[in-house]
Amino acid sequence: MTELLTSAQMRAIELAEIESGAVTGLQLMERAGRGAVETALAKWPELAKGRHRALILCGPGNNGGDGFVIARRLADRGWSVDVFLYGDGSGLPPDAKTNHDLWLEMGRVSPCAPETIRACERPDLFVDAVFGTGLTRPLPDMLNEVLDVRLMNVWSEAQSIRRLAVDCPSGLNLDTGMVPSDGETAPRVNSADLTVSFHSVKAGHKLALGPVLCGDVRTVDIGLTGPDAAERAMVGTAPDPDRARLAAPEFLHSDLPLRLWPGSMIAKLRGQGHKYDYGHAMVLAGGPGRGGAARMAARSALRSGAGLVTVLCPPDALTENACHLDAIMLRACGDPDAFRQIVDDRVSSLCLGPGMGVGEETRALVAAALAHRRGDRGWRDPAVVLDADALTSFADAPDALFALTHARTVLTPHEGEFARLFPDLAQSSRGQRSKIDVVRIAADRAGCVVLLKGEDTVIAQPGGGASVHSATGARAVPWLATAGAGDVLAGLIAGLAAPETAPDLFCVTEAAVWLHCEAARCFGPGLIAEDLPEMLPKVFSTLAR
Ligand SMILES: NC(=O)C1=CN([C@@H]2O[C@H](COP(=O)(O)OP(=O)(O)OC[C@H]3O[C@@H](n4cnc5c(N)ncnc54)[C@H](O)[C@@H]3O)[C@@H](O)[C@H]2O)[C@@H](O)CC1
Ligand SMILES: [K+]
Repeated sequence: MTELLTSAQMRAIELAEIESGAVTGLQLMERAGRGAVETALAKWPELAKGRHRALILCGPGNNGGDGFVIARRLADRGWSVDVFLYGDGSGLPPDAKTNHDLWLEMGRVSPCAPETIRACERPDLFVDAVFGTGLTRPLPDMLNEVLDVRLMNVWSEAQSIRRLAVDCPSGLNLDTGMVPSDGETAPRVNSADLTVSFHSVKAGHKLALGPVLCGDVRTVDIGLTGPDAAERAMVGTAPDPDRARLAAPEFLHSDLPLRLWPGSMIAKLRGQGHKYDYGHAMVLAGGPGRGGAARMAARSALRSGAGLVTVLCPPDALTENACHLDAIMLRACGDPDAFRQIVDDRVSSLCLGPGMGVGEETRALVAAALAHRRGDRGWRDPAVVLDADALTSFADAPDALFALTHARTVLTPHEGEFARLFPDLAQSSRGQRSKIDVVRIAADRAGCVVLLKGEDTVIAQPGGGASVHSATGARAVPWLATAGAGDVLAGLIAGLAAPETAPDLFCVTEAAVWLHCEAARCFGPGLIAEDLPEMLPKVFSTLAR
């Protein structure tokens, strides 16, 4: 897997490496600038031939230092390079100052101002090296104006100017993926076609606005890979409590075969066994006319690997469900007493919420499900997936839910449901905290795994382990925003978690989110929720590779 670092973690890694004497800051800056140039020329091979023109905006810190290295490297290739500095050359930190002075031996540095930039010839490449991990406050208006190079409205064919961002488009907070604003005006957002990140992707590249603003994000290895990086990024291991990771088939900087991840997370792909070896998943359904959501969850649990799946529904909904279910079993269960009579030790996962209805009855069934434990009889406790109405039923008393949840529970809210359970962590109250930070707090408070949906789905478990699944760029699936898709995800987690040999719930949940997105990609536009479980066999067939 790949780590997602915060700005502070990145600084600490750099500092440790520099203090160990293994490398100097100047060497790292040279590798960063050189790597950015090589990455841009690899992306745009037409720029690798001949001489072109670059316009480089440098900032007052080390991000600016990278910009001066880029200027020198491009000039060495015969390019014409215009360099502008936001700030004062004498105030630059030492490594950036060294590169500033080296550039002065080759060319000029002009103060950053809209008039002087507008007077330049149209560049082929625009380089944003103003701020990277050191951004501390909103951008001044003047910078917003000049960073939006395509909107400066001076050059013909401005839309075709290629925009390279060093570490990030300036203004983006690399911890949160947000663009800080002064609160009075909506922030102007500056974007790039290519963002070159160093050593590892940062959380802000994958969260919130990050993926939209950064364009294509590529990582340059600047030789910082510490001794523990491989260990921390190992597939299928418990998540590192400090460093979030990306739920994707990647290991450090390389693609990982799908059979290693997520293939190894899917018990049924790994071996032979009796149907009971793959566990029994139960999905609780709502009353008449409301059973569709639970049936879709059940179907996805069966397709994803549970040996048996049973839908439990109130007695008056039996006929309706019986008309729709074949391979999935059906039992009447209207209250906690009936539930306790039906559920035996073979039941290894439970899914509650989709279509159940909001209220006391659902609360009572959730309590009964969370009280069904097998630990004292030598079994792992059943995994309990709580979604939709199972969450909303506790909107008035979230603490009552958190008193019941246990380590084998996963809550799968969307932003609205999350806000009901964790009002102080809702999107509107998040402040400077990233989505990763707030889901970590939520997981600690609930004492279980929490998955907060979105294009940037975040999964966290108590103690800090966290993972991000990004459905953006090549993996964007706008058609997944369809009624019932969440019910399918809940069932998918329940199905993958059901086998007795399933990995731990956090790892299963990471794999489920990836598979859910992959099933949607496999189907393509026009998808409706019912299609998702039916795409799973096709997705599984690709996991042998
Ligand atoms: N330290 C190193 O050895 C390396 C650093 N690297 C580069 O260095 C960057 C980080 O450098 P820094 O920590 O110096 O941070 P930055 O260069 O991102 O910015 C820091 C400077 O910007 C100012 N500032 C922040 N927000 C501002 C705002 N809104 N308006 C005006 N001024 C603002 C700060 O006061 C500070 O002077 C990375 O993003 C990366 O590009 C790379 O060269 C790799 C090696
Ligand atoms: K930048």
